[in-house]
Amino acid sequence: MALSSRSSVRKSSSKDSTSNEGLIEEQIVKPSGEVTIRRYSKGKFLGKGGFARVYELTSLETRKVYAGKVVVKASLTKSRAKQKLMSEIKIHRSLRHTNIVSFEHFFEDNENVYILLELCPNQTMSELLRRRKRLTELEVQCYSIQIISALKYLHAKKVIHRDLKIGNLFISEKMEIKLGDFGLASKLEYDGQMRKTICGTPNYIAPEILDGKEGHSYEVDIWSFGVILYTLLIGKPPFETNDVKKTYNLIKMNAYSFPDSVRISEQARSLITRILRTEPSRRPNLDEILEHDFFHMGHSIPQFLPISTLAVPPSDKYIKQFLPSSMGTQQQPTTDTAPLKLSRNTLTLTSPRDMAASLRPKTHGTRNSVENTQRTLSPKVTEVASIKAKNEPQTQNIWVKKWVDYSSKYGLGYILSNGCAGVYFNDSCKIIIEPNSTQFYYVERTTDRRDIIFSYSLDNYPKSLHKKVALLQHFKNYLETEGDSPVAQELHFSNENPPPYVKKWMRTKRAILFRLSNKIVQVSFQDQTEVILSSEEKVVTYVNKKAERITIPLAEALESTHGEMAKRLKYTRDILNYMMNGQVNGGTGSPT
Ligand SMILES: Nc1ncnc2c1ncn2[C@@H]1O[C@H](COP(=O)(O)OP(=O)(O)OP(=O)(O)O)[C@@H](O)[C@H]1O
Repeated sequence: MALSSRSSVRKSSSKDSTSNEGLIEEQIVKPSGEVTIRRYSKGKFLGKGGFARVYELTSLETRKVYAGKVVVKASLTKSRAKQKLMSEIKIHRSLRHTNIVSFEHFFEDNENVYILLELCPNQTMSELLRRRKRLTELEVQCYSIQIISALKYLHAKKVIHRDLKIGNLFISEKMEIKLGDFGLASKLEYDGQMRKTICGTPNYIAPEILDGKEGHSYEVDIWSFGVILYTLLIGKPPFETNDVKKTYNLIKMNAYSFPDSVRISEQARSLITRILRTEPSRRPNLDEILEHDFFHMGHSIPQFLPISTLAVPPSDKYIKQFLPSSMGTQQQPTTDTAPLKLSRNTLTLTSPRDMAASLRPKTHGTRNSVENTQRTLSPKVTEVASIKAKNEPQTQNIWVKKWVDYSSKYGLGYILSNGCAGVYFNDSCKIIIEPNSTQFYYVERTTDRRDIIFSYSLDNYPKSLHKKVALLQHFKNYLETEGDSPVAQELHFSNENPPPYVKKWMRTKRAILFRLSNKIVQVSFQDQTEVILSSEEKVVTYVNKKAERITIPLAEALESTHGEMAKRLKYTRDILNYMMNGQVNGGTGSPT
C-alpha cells in the first residue's frame, strides 16, 4: 500500500516496529533523485486505539516532539480499515485550528504508517473525568466554548466529526482543548448532503444514526456535544448501561434523567435538554448554543484553566475571580489565564493581573535527615497547628513528616505533621490513626475508584483488620522516635471529616511523591530539596538544599523557567502526570 507518494522510508534498526525503543528513519527521495533522511527517536508510549499505537517521537533534526501514531500495515488488510486511515489522513491534514490537534506530517515504510501529530501531554478529557469524577460549571463553560469553536470551524469546512466524545478531546500543555481522531469524520460535498454510514461511539451516537432512515448531518456532532456536556457535569453519560443494545434503545427513546444526587444549574439543565432532542432539526445550532443562558450567567469565563484542575477542582478563591464584584472579590485572576468575557455577540479578552501577595504561613521547619527517606518537623509550626486544632481539625498545612518504604512486603508507613500515623498498604487500602487516640480510620477503594472510609476504635474493630492494625502499630512505633513525640492536640476528626491520609504515592530514582487526601502534593527529593504544592490554596512551598524555604503563589512559581526550583517543579508536574495516568497507585516507578 502506498499512502504517500513523496517519501519512502527505511525503518529503524529495531525489529519490533511497535517496541518502545528505536530510531525511525524517513527516507525522502527528491525528484532529482537525491535522498535525504529524517530521523525520529521513539520515546514514551502514549496509548493505543483501535488500530494505532501512539508514541512520543522526537525529530533529531529539530528536537520537536510529536505524538506519533504508528499503524502497522498488516492490520490494514481489510479495505475498510485502509479506507478509514486514508480518509482520516486526508481530512485531518486539511485542518488547522487552535482547538484541533495539529496534523504535522505523515510517512510510511514497509511495515508502518506514521502520523505525526501535535503532542497533547495532558491526555484527554476522559482521563481528566476519571480523576475528577465531574467538573464544575465554570470549567465546563470554558471547555465547551473551545469545543464549539472547533466544531464551528469544522462545520464551516463541511466536515462532520461523527465521533465526538471525551476520549477524543485532548488537552494541550497550555490546557487548551484539542479535538482529535478524525477516523470517522466525513466531508460533505455540498450542504444538505446526508450521510448513511452507521458510525460513532455507543454512548455518544445520535438517534438519527441509529435510525438510519433519513441519513444524518452536522446535527450529530451537536447531539454528541450535548452528551459531553451532560457527562462532564453529571459524571457519567446520560444513556450509559452495561449493554450496547440497551444504550441504543435508551437513545432512541430519548430516555435519560438528571440524578438528584448531583446539583447542576437550571441553565445547564435547560441547555442539555434543548440539545438532546431526537429530531435533529429541533436542536440548536452552534451559535444558538453560545447564545444560551448557560454561557451568560453573569460572570466571565476563563480562557484556560489552571493546570491544578487536572487533579482537583478550582478553589472557591479561583472561581470568585470570575464573578462580578458584587458577587465575589475584586481580585484578579491568579493564574496565567485571561478571562473570556462572553457577551452575547463578542468574545473579549481581559488581561490577567498578578495575584496579590502570598496567602498564608508557610514554613514547615528545618529538616533532619534521619535516613534519606525520613524527615522531621519544626516545633514552631507544631505549635501553630496545635492551637488551631483545638477548635477545628486542620486539613490544610499538613504534610508527610517521616516515612518508611516497606512496599517490598507490606506498604508505606508514615507520620504526618499533625501527628497522625498511617499506612498505605500494597493492596491500596489505607489506615490512619490520630495521635493519643484509639480512634482509627480504614479506607477502602471501590471498583469505581472511590474511597470509602470506616472508623473504628482500637478496642473494637473487625477481625479481618487485625493484621493491618498490627502493622500500623509496628510502623508507628518505628517512626515515632524520642524528641519527636506525637503532637499534643485534640483533632476532632469524624467519619464525615476524616484526617488527611496518603491517597497515592510513588517513588522514583530521584524523589518520592505523596498525594494526600487534602489535595496537598509533596515531592521530597534525594538531594533534600522539597516541593509542597497546595492546589487548594494555589501556593508552592520550596525547600532548597540549605533547608531554606519559600512559599509563593503557584502562578508565580510556574512562570519561572530557570533554576533549581523551576526544574523541580517541572519534575513534580511530570511525575504527577505520570501518576495520574493511572499507572501507579503506590510504589516505585519512573516518570521518564
Ligand atoms: N496528539 C496526541 N497527544 C498525546 N497522546 C495522544 C495523541 N493522540 C493519541 N494519543 C494517545 O494515543 C491513544 C490512541 O490514539 P487514538 O485514539 O487516536 O488511536 P486510534 O487507533 O485512532 O483510536 P480509535 O480506535 O479511537 O480510532 C489515545 O487514547 C491517547 O492516549
